[in-house]
Parts: sequence; C-alpha cells; structure tokens
Amino acid sequence: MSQHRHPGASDRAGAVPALPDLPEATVARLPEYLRALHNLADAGHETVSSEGLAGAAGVNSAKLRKDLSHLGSYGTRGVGYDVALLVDQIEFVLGLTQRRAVALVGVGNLGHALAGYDGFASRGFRIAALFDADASRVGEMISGLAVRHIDELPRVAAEEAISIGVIATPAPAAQAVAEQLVAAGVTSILNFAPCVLSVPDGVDVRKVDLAIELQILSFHEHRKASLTALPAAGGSALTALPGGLVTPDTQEAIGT
Ligand SMILES: NC(=O)c1ccc[n+]([C@@H]2O[C@H](COP(=O)([O-])OP(=O)(O)OC[C@H]3O[C@@H](n4cnc5c(N)ncnc54)[C@H](O)[C@@H]3O)[C@@H](O)[C@H]2O)c1
Repeated sequence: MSQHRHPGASDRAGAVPALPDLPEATVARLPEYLRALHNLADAGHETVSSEGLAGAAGVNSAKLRKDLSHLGSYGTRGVGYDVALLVDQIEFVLGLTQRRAVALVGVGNLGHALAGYDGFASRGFRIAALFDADASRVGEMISGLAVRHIDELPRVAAEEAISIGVIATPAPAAQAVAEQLVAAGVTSILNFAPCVLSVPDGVDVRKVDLAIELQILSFHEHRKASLTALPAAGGSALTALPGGLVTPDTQEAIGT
C-alpha cells in the first residue's frame, strides 16, 4: 500500500488537540499493534512485554519500543505494557475514538465484497453510503444499505458527515470520482483503482493494489530462484537482464 500525504493534512485538525507528527512507518505499524493488543485483551492478558507484543504484531521489539516511545509509552520494567492503556493510547492517536463515516464509490465485484465486509465496523468505521454511476445498480441492497446514484454524493456526504471515500471504480473513472469526493468534502481517499490520483493539498490518498504486492512477491521468487541457480550459472543473475541492460560485469568494464 502506498500513501501520498499532503502538506495541509496535519493543519486541519479543527478541535482536535495537536498530535505528535509520527514517522509514516510508525503510523503504518500502529494498527498492527492495535490488532495484536485486541487479541491479547480477548485472551485475558492485562499486560504484555515488548517482546511478546512485538512477536504478536510481527515486528522486532526494538522497533516496537521506539514506535511506542513516540506515544510517550515506555511500559514498566519487569511488567511490560498495560494492554488496555496502550489500546486507548493507540486508538486516540489513530483517531479511532470516533466512528468515521465512509462512502464507497463503485459497487461492482470489488465494491460488493467491501460493502459486505463486516470487519470495518469492529475497527471503528461505518460504511455510511454506497454509490454507483450505473442506474441498474441503484436501489440494490447490500448489508442493509441501498446503492445510490453518484449524483446524490454531495447531499448524502453532508448528511452523513462523510470524511473518507473508497474508490472501487475502473481506473479511467477514478480521477473524476476523486474530484467528486473532494468537492463533497471528503478529505481522505482509499483508492483501489490502479491509477495515480491527483488531489489538492489537505487530502490524503492511500492506494491498495494487490497486483503490485504480487509483483513484489514475484521479484522475491525470481531472486530466490536466481540465487539457487548462481553456483551452476557461475555468475550474477543480473547478467541475464533482458534488453542489453548494463550489468555489474559491464559496469566494471566501463569503469576501468
Ligand atoms: N486494489 C486491488 O487489489 C484491486 C483488486 C481488484 C480490483 N481492483 C480494481 O477495483 C476497481 C473495481 O474492480 P471491479 O472488478 O469491482 O470492477 P467492476 O466493473 O465490477 O465495478 C466497477 C463499478 O464502478 C462503477 N462505476 C464506473 N464509473 C463510475 C463512476 N464514475 N462513478 C461511480 N461508479 C462508477 C461501475 O458501474 C461498476 O459498478 C478496478 O479499478 C479494478 O482494477 C483493485
């Protein structure tokens, strides 16, 4: 997942007290800690060591201690972190103490799956409205919500105080949808369409692209295979790069 963060984004907190400006990587790990903490609380744990929480969240414990120190949370020597307190702190920093209203635009294959997913509610989000441009989809009920025509977005966004929009339309429609969301007052967008969105300052965009994740895994598969092949091939896998690209061998030749 990638993120664009615009300069105005941290200035529009309104009545919310100033929060520490956390590193993006820390922000990205906080939800992992939160999920692990909820699991620990459900299992009856009241405290957890940094190693225990790090293991449950799948990160190394030094990184976890550094992340939590940004929140002013250091745990107690010999006891660890208070699970309930840390949940409160992380939920506060992530702004999860209020349930946020989300609009989903594009109720096709992916949109149906997202609209029907009940995991958002338990994580603090309310899918408040579903929109589509296809009149034949308007009125369809999904998980108790009727699909509305995209033209209703401005009115419904105001009525439901929607601040987050999810785009699940085909890529060619995504930029126009983003502009409609922004015009309707949406200031955060989760984009599933495989394209880059251009948005004004103060609007945050995160992109989810499973194909990119698979391509990254493909790279690792390719690399593992190339490392296994190395002794037999007797050289760097880079020498096999297609298209006559410069290889370490040729670079050395050029440089000497
Ligand atoms: N991020 C991922 O990992 C991932 C995975 C699957 C699909 N996708 C992407 O998600 C998007 C949706 O895929 P899908 O298979 O559900 O497509 P789909 O064609 O089944 O659904 C798209 C929906 O968007 C609606 N739509 C089109 N233009 C619109 C507009 N201007 N305003 C409102 N609604 C509009 C269509 O009427 C349709 O209902 C595509 O961009 C696809 O590439 C992303």
